[in-house]
Amino acid sequence: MIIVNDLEKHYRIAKRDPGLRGAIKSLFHRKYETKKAVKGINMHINAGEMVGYIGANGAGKSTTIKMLTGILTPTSGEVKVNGIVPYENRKQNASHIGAIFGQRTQLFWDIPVRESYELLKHIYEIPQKQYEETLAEFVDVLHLGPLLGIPVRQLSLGQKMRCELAAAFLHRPKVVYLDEPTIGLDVAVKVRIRAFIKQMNARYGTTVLLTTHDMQDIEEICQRIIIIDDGNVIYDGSIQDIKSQFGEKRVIHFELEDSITECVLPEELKKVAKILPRTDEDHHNVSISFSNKDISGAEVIHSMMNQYSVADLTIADAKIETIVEEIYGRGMKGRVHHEEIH
Ligand SMILES: Nc1ncnc2c1ncn2[C@@H]1O[C@H](COP(=O)(O)OP(=O)(O)OP(=O)(O)O)[C@@H](O)[C@H]1O
Repeated sequence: MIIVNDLEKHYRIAKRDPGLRGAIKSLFHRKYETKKAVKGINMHINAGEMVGYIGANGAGKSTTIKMLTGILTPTSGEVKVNGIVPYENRKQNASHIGAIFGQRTQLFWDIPVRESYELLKHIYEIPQKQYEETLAEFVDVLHLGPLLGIPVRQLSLGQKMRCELAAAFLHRPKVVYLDEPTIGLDVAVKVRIRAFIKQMNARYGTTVLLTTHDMQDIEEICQRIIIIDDGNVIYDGSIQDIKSQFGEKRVIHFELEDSITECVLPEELKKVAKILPRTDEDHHNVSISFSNKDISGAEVIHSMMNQYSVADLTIADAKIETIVEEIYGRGMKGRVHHEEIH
């Protein structure tokens, strides 16, 4: 369904020296530099797959998706979606894809939601009967009933996103690109949105490429993840694989008797464990991640109890967040090749 081979995108950025002199100089002698946003990506996604496309900010995710939707022309390489080269056949490509791009809306700001859908029905030439059935289904799953008569500008973020999702899936596209569909939403809305995406995939076999920084989205929706860093794919595999490979990772959460602002690892743990970013304000909690290959949980607990007064502790398997954080970390320090991870 989606075929990407050796895909590259370089942006040409105008460069100017600082200050007024620089501004004037740049009027006459424009200097450019090249930013390689995507550096040779390969991915093959089958019809009906739901794939998480993840990476740190600036890794090149949006640039890739813009090439898949036909908004951007690649610098080099091959892209095909459902047999079509998107940037050469933008209109044809648009008829079988749906997309949500972060905060941008595809609905019409000033008119009631229902009328936006009517317009989309005409744009995509959706048969009346199919339109009515699909809309009734979406109203039910996404609880859109009370929203249909309201102009988009009056909707809350969560209400707007539910309406956007319905718009993206209304013409029963073969592929849907979702860029941060749950960002800033409360848990109940996230749950509803995830359920809707899964239902669309199950019922219509929609292929989904999901970009998100919310690992819970990934865990609940996707069977496979592709991780990119600095324009390169650094991991492509199933969630199961990544979990079993990094499965020896463990995390122990310690609750300390005292409030410790600067928590440091005992000397013997420094090389084999690390303190995860701390979030509690009163500094009573610290979580330590380590691998069973390097040290046992019992040893970690023993060392920590020697150094700190521990009130309580819980042992957990590493969450996908921790694993991905680890892979990003490696990717940033140097290229991590498939072979190293697989
Ligand atoms: N139009 C543009 N002109 C020049 N450089 C750009 C342009 N768009 C993106 N870039 C650069 O290309 C790189 C990749 O950006 P991209 O938006 O694809 O990343 P991303 O993975 O989607 O990030 P985020 O998670 O923040 O959305 C970044 O360094 C960015 O600054």
